[in-house]
Amino acid sequence: MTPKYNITSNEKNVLISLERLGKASPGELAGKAGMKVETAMQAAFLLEEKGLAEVDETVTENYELTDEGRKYASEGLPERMVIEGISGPTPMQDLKQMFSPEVAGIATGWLRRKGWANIEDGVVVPTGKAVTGKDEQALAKFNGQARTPGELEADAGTIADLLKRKLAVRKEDKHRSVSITAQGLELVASGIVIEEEVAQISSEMLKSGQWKDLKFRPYNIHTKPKPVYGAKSHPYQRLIDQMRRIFLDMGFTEIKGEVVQSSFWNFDSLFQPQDHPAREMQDTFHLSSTSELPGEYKDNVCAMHEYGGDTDSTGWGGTWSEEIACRNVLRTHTTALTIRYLADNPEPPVKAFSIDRAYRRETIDPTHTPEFEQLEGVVMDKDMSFANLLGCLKEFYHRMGFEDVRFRPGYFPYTEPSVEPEVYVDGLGWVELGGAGVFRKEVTYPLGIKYPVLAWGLGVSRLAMLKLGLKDLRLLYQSDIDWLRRSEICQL
Ligand SMILES: N[C@@H](Cc1ccccc1)C(=O)O
Repeated sequence: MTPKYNITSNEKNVLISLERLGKASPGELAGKAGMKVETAMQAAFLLEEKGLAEVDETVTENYELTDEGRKYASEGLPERMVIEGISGPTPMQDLKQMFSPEVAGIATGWLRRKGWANIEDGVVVPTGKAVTGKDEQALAKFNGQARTPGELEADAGTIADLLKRKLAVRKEDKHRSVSITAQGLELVASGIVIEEEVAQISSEMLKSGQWKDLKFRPYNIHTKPKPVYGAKSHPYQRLIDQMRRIFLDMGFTEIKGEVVQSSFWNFDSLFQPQDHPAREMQDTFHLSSTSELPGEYKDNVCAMHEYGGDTDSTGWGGTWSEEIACRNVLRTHTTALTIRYLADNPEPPVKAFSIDRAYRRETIDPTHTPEFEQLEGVVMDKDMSFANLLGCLKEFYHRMGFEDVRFRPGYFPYTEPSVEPEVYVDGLGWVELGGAGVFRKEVTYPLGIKYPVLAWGLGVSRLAMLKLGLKDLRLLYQSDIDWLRRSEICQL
């Protein structure tokens, strides 16, 4: 009788081996069939799909002692060492000296919980009831090996206690076994012949004409291939590249600059007063190094801060300190880069942007990290106006896929007027995304810039969270492998 099954030679081989072995582990099966374990198991799974074999998986739960658990298994639990080491009420202070402060600390909590002692005014008073607990019995049974709950004779509560105290860890052992089914036995009994099957045709076979006599392995289009996780850009990097592309497409030049900046470029050139709260230690990473101040601008900036220079501005008043201005900081915004670029390129037109990292002393939480990216940009030209600024930002957000954009009035020491752009996101409402404005003359005049400058500094990670649907910013930097695998390869 011709078998009605379409099976490969590997499957036949495994089936025949199984018929002889009955039930076998993957290793035994592979040995008998003379195959690699993976090949034998692949065949076994195919046989299982056809109802000719069965693959069983059993999981046994095991527990193993941790280093701490092993230590206590041989020396005794801290509470046991303490209760046996004292003969009557003992002050905590003495316990810390008799044992280590660590052992004394762990022990007292457990002595009280187990009812072996009471703590009265800092004195440990034994109750006289220190019988061997189930945890101690279980600990003694490990004997350096992985054990099942049965071997430990331990109930779920005792095991949970050992896990909670980090004295033991849970392990799972998976065992597979393969057996032949009644249908499989029937097929073997009907006599199957192992024929060589060809899975891949070679040019030799074609040239010699040998292919005509060969038996080819049927192609199974129903088997699922293993997922392939192709190499791809990090989703955050992909968005950063997209933002960069948008500004390049709009005719902007990208600028790069140092992470370490003098306070002069980070704050003073931007007309931030020297006693501005943003400069405080708790907000800014200050470095112990200093930078030389640019001779051509320093006096102008000083005059502007102190009394407004030769403009009608009053400045901030007081004395401007060179010593404060030379102190280096990790740039708190990328505006330090664009202002310096403008000072070096005062001739219009200028359209420049930077997408790079900035640093602030933030407490890490789902929406704050001390390092984050900003998308900074400036446009300087003869007749630039506030309306051009709003148009430019709107265009950028539209290209990023946000239809509704609006601007709220804002405040920055270096711009007037100032705005905070917001985009509308379904389910979240209006989300604020950074700052923008037209540079004040207090900023442009000392640097010799004669034309209006539109400027903005946008939050990149916030935008990325919205685009990637994340609730926690930290995910962008943690690169969880499952998240990376699930993320799209390219923009849809
Ligand atoms: N530097 C501002 C953003 C900004 C840049 C340029 C002009 C106005 C505002 C910030 O970090 O929040």
